[in-house]
Amino acid sequence: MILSETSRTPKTAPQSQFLTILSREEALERFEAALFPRDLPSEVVSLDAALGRVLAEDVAAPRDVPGFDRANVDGFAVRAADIETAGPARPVTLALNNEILACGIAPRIAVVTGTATPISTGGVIPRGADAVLMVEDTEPLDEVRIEVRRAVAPGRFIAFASSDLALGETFLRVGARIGPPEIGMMAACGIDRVPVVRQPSVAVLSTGDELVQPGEIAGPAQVHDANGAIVCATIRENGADAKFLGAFPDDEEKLEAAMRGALARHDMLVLSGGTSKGAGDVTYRILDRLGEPGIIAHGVALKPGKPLCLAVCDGKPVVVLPGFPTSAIFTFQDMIVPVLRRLAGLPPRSDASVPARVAVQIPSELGRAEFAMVSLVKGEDGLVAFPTGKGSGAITSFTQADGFVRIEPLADEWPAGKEAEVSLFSSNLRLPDLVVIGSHCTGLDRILGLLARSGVTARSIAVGSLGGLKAVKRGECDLAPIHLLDEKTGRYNAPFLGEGMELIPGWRRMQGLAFRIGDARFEGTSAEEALRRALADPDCLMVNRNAGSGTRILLDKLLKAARPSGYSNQPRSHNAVAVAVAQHRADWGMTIAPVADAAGLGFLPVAEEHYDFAIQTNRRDRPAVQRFIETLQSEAGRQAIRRAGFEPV
Ligand SMILES: Nc1nc2c(c(=O)[nH]1)N[C@H]1C(S)=C(S)[C@@H](COP(=O)(O)OP(=O)(O)OC[C@H]3O[C@@H](n4cnc5c(N)ncnc54)[C@H](O)[C@@H]3O)O[C@H]1N2
Ligand code: MOO
Repeated sequence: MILSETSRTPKTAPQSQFLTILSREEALERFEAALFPRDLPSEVVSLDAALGRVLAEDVAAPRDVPGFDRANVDGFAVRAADIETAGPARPVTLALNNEILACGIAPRIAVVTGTATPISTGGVIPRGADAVLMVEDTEPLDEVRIEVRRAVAPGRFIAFASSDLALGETFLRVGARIGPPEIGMMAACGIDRVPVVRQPSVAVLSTGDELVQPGEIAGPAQVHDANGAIVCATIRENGADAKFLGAFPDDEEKLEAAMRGALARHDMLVLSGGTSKGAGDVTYRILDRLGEPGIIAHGVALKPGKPLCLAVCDGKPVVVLPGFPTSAIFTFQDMIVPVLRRLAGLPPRSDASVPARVAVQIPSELGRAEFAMVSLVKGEDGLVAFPTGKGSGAITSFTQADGFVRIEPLADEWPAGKEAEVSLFSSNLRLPDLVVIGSHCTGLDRILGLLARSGVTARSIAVGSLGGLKAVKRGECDLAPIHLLDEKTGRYNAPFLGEGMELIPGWRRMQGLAFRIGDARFEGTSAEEALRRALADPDCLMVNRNAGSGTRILLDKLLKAARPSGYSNQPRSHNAVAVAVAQHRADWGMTIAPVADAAGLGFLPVAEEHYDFAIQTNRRDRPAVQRFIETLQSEAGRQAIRRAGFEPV
């Protein structure tokens, strides 16, 4: 949370420590013990409103289905014995009874020996008949007689009363989630009122002075509230009703009033933010005043999710999720969803897992069970898992993951290449058609967007050019976008290809110096002159790039031995450079033209960089790769790249 002038806390303010750090299992056990067993309240809803709800009672058929013996084909109701001897050479003649049994007609005339009654599919079998003869197996002789050229077995083409559902038969059990099939069964036996578990009503609120809602403009130092939306969506997906109350500033009095109001009106309360030991973290202090027994766990040996706080206030669960979005949603899925599902009467979600080799080493904190989010791709011999982790503060760590690998508290890493059991977030894992691993570029997004419209799904994992090359070599991806300058030859990309690899030409990106428009040191001059002036001015602060990036290689070439102020500030992307300059945290940096443009910065061109795709030749014929190349080279593809600010080759 941010500290405003008025809320700035003196350095000496006491910061309370976590009460006791519990293991994940113990925290969950205590939480569940305080909540269960309990009776789940129920209500009756109309069949129309029952979709997705959970049955509160068994449902038995109030009548037989079908309610009468029914014809399964169009034809004639007959006595099988009458036509026992019928065959193509020895037809049997039957007299037609004077009624036609269309659907919905109750029969009046019995079928006696030697007769037949015309009947439609779904018609009621008349007294005396014991089989139905298909119309195709008969010939009309005249208006009142038919000739039969085929025998039928007794019972043929009859659906007997109650063969589908018998009166009194329990056909749905308590706890079943009502989907279209369940609705169909109830409708078929005439039920229109359904006893269901009352959906728990869960109030959700976010805390933090810095939060604004999606749709609102985030000012400097403000962030959009991601937790509120994702928590509400997850609640709704798990059988409960979510009511979002908004984001609250860290004001103890207002927050307490909101929490009390929420607990009076709802069955459960979920907050996020303000649970670790920052001076502004007030939520958990309020919790102990809200009802018995109060806080049950505050601090769990779990990563992400250490500051999770679980409480029960007069029978109602209250959860304070960590503020970091990936921590919030992961702990919610892992520890709160099981409880929520029990409250909603739903069975636990079925946990699916798959074995996969972990591509790169994942460092882990000792002492906490660590859940590393991974995304899965198909390797040469089985699935390969790539960590998506950009830290708990990043929402994409979670949202781009297919599942997670658990690293035990006593391990300080998951070694590269080691096989893991990946717990999946969804039971139907859908692997992408095309996997792209390497350096990211907004031009690539455009091409993948065009591909998606033509039905090819792609996954792009940003690990930098060198990481991409390694992934291509290991057969973990189809394409590696790279932009690497070979200093010896002055050539881009080709010198870095290994055995059996080739390059698909991509586009050119103009690298240059970005500065704030109006800065006289840079405005209206060349890149060389601007650089000279920047180096001559001790107050001129630069922003660098991470070692190994193509941009850094260029910068180091330009700077030679110079190490200007700001050199050690080394963010990992073009955008981070532009943002640092735009927000006055630096005065200049090197980035690509469209990024400088989008940030409203001035730009002095330095060099054109080649952005190409490394590929193993033996993957070139894969249909998805072919489609990628076609799209890249198509007129639409070239236009899209130009629109993104790049020059196709
Ligand atoms: N000195 C220590 N600092 C921290 C510790 C620690 O043990 N010692 N724990 C870290 C861990 S682990 C986590 S997780 C975070 C969680 O902190 P809080 O739960 O108190 O969350 P905040 O401080 O309110 O916010 C953290 C971060 O998340 C952003 N945030 C908050 N709410 C939302 C939201 N609804 N949507 C999007 N983003 C949100 C907030 O702006 C902050 O950037 O604490 C570490 N610190
Ligand atoms: O628990 Mo925090 O969630 O490690 O990032």
